[in-house]
Amino acid sequence: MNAVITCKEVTKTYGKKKALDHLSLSIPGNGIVGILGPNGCGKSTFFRSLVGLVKPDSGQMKILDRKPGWKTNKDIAYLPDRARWYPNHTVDEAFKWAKHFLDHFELETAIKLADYMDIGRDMKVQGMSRGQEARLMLILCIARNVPLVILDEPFTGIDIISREQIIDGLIDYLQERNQTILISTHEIHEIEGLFDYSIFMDKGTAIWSGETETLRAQYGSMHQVFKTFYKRRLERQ
Ligand SMILES: Nc1ncnc2c1ncn2[C@@H]1O[C@H](COP(=O)(O)OP(=O)(O)OP(=O)(O)O)[C@@H](O)[C@H]1O
Repeated sequence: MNAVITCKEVTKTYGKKKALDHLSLSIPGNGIVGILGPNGCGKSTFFRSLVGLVKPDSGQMKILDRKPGWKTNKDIAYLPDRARWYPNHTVDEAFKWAKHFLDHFELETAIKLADYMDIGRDMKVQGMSRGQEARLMLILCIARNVPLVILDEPFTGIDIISREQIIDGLIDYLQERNQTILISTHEIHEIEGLFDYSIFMDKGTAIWSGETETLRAQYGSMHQVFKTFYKRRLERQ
C-alpha cells in the first residue's frame, strides 16, 4: 500500500520547546488512522505542518506525494482543534457556503450525514450546543470527496453515547469511500475500535506505529496500550 504521508526527521521548535522532535513516520492509505498521545505531545503541530500552517525548522514531509502547501490543500479536508463556524448561519446555509467555497464538497452527502447525526438543517449555529456544533464541523469535513481528511480532536464536547453513534456511522460511511482519515485524540478509551492504524506520539516523536490489530493482539485493549506506553508519564502526574 502506498504511503499518503511520510515524514523524515521533522523538527519544530517554539522557543526552547520542541513541539516536534525528529518525527519520522509513514502513514498508509485508506482507512482510519489514530494519532494518539497525551496533551502537548505534538499532535496539533503535526497536523498544522501537514497543511502548511506551520513550517518545520528541519526535516522533510510529503503528503499525497507532494509538499505541504495551498496547492496540496485542495485535496485535503482539515478540521482544526477548537474550530467554530459562522454563528449566524443555519446548517443549510453552512452547507451552501461549503458547496460554493470548498473543493469537492458533496451537498447530498452532507444532508445524509446531518440526518444521521440528528442535526436539523434549519438550526442556527449560535443556538447549538458545543456537541451539535462539533457534529456540524465534522460533517463539513467528511462530506468532501477528497483523498485525505484530517480531524484534530473532532469529538471534543460530544457526549459518549452520541460519540459511539457517530463513530459507527463513520465506519459504515467510510467503507464506501477510498479515503484516509487522520483523527487525533487523547481520549483513547472512548473511541476503542475506530482505528485501522495507530500512531502513538510522545514529546514530539512517534513512539509506536502500526496496525491496530497487532497492538490489540499484544496488549488486549487500546486502553491497556495507552497505560503501558505512558506509564512513566502517568506515574509522574
Ligand atoms: N504557537 C505555539 N507557541 C508556543 N508553543 C507552542 C505553540 N504551539 C504548540 N506549542 C507547544 O508545543 C507542544 C505541542 O503542542 P501541540 O498543540 O502540538 O500538542 P497536542 O498533542 O496537540 O496537545 P493537545 O492534546 O493538548 O491538543 C506543547 O508543549 C505546546 O505548548
